[in-house]
Amino acid sequence: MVVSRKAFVIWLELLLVVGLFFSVIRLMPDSFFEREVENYCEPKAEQINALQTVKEENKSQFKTSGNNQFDQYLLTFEHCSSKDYELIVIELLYFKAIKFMTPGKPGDEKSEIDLKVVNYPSSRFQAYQLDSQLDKIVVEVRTKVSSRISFYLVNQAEFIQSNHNAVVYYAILFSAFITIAIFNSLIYFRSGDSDYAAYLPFLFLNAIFIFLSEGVYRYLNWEWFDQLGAAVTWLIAASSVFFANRFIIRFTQLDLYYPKLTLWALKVPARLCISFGVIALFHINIGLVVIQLMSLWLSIVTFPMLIPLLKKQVFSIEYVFVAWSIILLAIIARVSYGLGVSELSNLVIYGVAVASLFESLLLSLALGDKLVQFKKRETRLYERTLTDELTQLNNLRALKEEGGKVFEMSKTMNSESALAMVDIDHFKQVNDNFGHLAGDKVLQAVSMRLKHALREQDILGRYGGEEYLIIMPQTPLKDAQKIMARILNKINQQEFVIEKQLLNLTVSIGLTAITIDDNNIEESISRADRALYKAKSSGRNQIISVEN
Ligand SMILES: Nc1nc2c(ncn2[C@@H]2O[C@H](COP(=O)(O)OP(=O)(O)OP(=O)(O)O)[C@@H](O)[C@H]2O)c(=O)[nH]1
Repeated sequence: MVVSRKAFVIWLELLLVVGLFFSVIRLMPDSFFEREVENYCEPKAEQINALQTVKEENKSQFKTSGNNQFDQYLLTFEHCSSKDYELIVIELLYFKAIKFMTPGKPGDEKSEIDLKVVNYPSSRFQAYQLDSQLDKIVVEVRTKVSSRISFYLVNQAEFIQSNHNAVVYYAILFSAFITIAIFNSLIYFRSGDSDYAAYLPFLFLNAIFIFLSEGVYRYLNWEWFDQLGAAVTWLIAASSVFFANRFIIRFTQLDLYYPKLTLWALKVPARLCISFGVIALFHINIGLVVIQLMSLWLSIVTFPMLIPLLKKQVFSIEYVFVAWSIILLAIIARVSYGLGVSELSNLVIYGVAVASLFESLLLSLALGDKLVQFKKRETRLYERTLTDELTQLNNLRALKEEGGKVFEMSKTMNSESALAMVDIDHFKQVNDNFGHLAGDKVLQAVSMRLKHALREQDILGRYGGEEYLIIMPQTPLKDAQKIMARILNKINQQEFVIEKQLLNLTVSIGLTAITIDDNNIEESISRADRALYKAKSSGRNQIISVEN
């Protein structure tokens, strides 16, 4: 199978970014509980229902029922007798409500115990001060989404240390987010580019969503954010998904390639997603299910739609493709954990936040790359407006521009510059005898010879027809005369080979100085033109030079 260079580069980029993504995920501190905290004890745990019949025994991990149902777990600490364990930590990704109760005999009314929450700002762990008198406890948990739950007894000091590691992680993560946001905002304000206008709402909403959903605000002691509640977080999540989708469609012009599919598979679900974000403010359960389903749908469906575009070489699409792959990976990991298909891992815990950062970075790269490509195209177009198509020399517009600059420079520096008009003698005969195409080739061949006879700083251009203009900055007329003599020889001493035929050509040259008495470059040009006319009328193949 032959792999094209472009495909190879895309796969290489994908491999590199995925590799980098997993390296960052592996490096994360305070992640998989067992790895970070060395001294811990897993209590004996049993899942019990309201009637207190044992359902599952002696497991360290359970799956919550979700749907706001109450799950109860009986924990026994007898074998964790060490005094080192001051905290009970419950690891659960989607928290809702937790209660502690005394275990009673079957049929007894359980009484609630008030365990003090340790102000441990994580959305993944909840830590409580343990009463040393207790050796058994019932934990009641209510979650919206079915998810893994584990219990540990730990040493407080060690636990707090792992908390500090998490602070470092969030500080780095959000510094990166803020840098990307400022950088892209600045580019937008300077360029006014509509792609950036579509990208920025997603960038900001996504960062705010991570800030809220990961509980980052707790590290800043902004506890009042808690009062915003899950509903606002989900509205922001829905808006972020909506704007991400809108940006991708605009940037990749998906609707140009698949108008109907884009409308029904992407635009409608995205609108549904943001509408249910608003509904979530009133009915969180309904909102939450639809938002999650729609965001999963959008991430999955966008993916195969992008692949054919990669082949069509749409602008910077590979960065979008790689960004999407990473975010899809993280979403699948989180959802599969939530559904109980996979174990809790760094990928589940950090995947979405780190992937969001990678996504923001890659999309910024995609936007920057598109700008650079537009800039290159613009430069190419601009250069074309200044170039003569046949000879690839400066055209009349470029000559006037460059001539104007030399004229100004000569005036300011009070220095001498020179200007010459070169015209091929009896060029009409070339056309008449050999044809117009041969005439074109002669014009190209003469251009080459003129170019080689001139110095680096001289400006050569086609003034029109078979007439060339040469501007020689900072060159006294005497030196210019020598250069023109060289040109005359270069043309008339060596034959031209045009379509296998030998051709003798001569040129006439009108030369003048660009003087401070001139009002503009046009005056110098018309003086050179008059000198050229004189050279023609005095027999051609010669240089006529006029001072002013
Ligand atoms: N092949 C070709 N011919 C061109 C081009 N531009 C102008 N010409 C021809 O150049 C010729 C210029 O002819 P004239 O102005 O009579 O000048 P000449 O024959 O060179 O005679 P003198 O300048 O008096 O020596 C005309 O026949 C134009 O058609 C071009 O781009 N390609």
